[in-house]
Amino acid sequence: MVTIALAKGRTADDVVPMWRRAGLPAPADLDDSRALVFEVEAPVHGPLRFLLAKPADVPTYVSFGVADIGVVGKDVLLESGREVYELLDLQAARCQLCVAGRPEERDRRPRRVATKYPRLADQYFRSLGVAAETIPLSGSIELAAVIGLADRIFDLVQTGATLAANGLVVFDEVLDVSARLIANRSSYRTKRQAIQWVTDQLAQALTREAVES
Ligand SMILES: Nc1ncnc2c1ncn2[C@@H]1O[C@H](COP(=O)(O)OP(=O)(O)OP(=O)(O)O)[C@@H](O)[C@H]1O
Ligand SMILES: O=P(O)(O)OC[C@H]1O[C@H](OP(=O)(O)OP(=O)(O)O)[C@H](O)[C@@H]1O
Repeated sequence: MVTIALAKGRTADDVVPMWRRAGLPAPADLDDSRALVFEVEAPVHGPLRFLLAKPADVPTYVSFGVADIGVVGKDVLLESGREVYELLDLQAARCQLCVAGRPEERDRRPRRVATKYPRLADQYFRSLGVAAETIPLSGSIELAAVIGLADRIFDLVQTGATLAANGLVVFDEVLDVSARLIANRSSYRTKRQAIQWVTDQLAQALTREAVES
């Protein structure tokens, strides 16, 4: 049995169709059930068990080994600091981690940074030699810049629509984000064949789709 921790929401929405296109078995009711644990039979490799987890918890499930593999955004993976193997860039659920703010703040020194990624924001501003205070928030990060809680936000941008709707602009692009396939270090040894099969199927699907497009 291989257990997969899958980040609910945008990541699962993008990766589950890809998983199916790769010929990997996925539960039929994964998309429209309130259940959090699902099991399907896989040929040769035995059952696959899916755990639907909050994105920030996926690296935790995988690093503790209650899930053998996981699918989660690179943003969440880096912020977690968890020691897991990163097996594959799934090139799905893509966006960018950016520094943004009100246009008039662009040339002023950063003092307060609102973010869901306090660890990455600290690292980033320290690397620039800037001693800014990080203000952790849970969501709607743009609000902090609009209302003046912070002079910078450190957040994800995809279409740019949320920034534009709130009169904010990108100051710096910090990281290209996409969903990653990760593995628990010891599962990678003990369940090598099954994990390699999943990785290969996904990698082949990515190559096929890149050629077709
Ligand atoms: N426009 C986007 N906004 C936010 N996340 C995105 C976007 N595009 C892709 N992603 C990816 O999806 C993940 C977040 O998914 P989603 O927005 O469904 O969860 P969330 O609601 O932020 O999670 P939580 O419930 O833990 O706050 C991010 O970690 C990132 O890797
Ligand atoms: O560039 P865009 O396409 O507008 O996407 C970016 C927005 O989407 C995310 O927020 P989300 O919808 O997850 O809400 P939240 O901030 O409340 O978590 C992200 O934090 C930005 O606010």
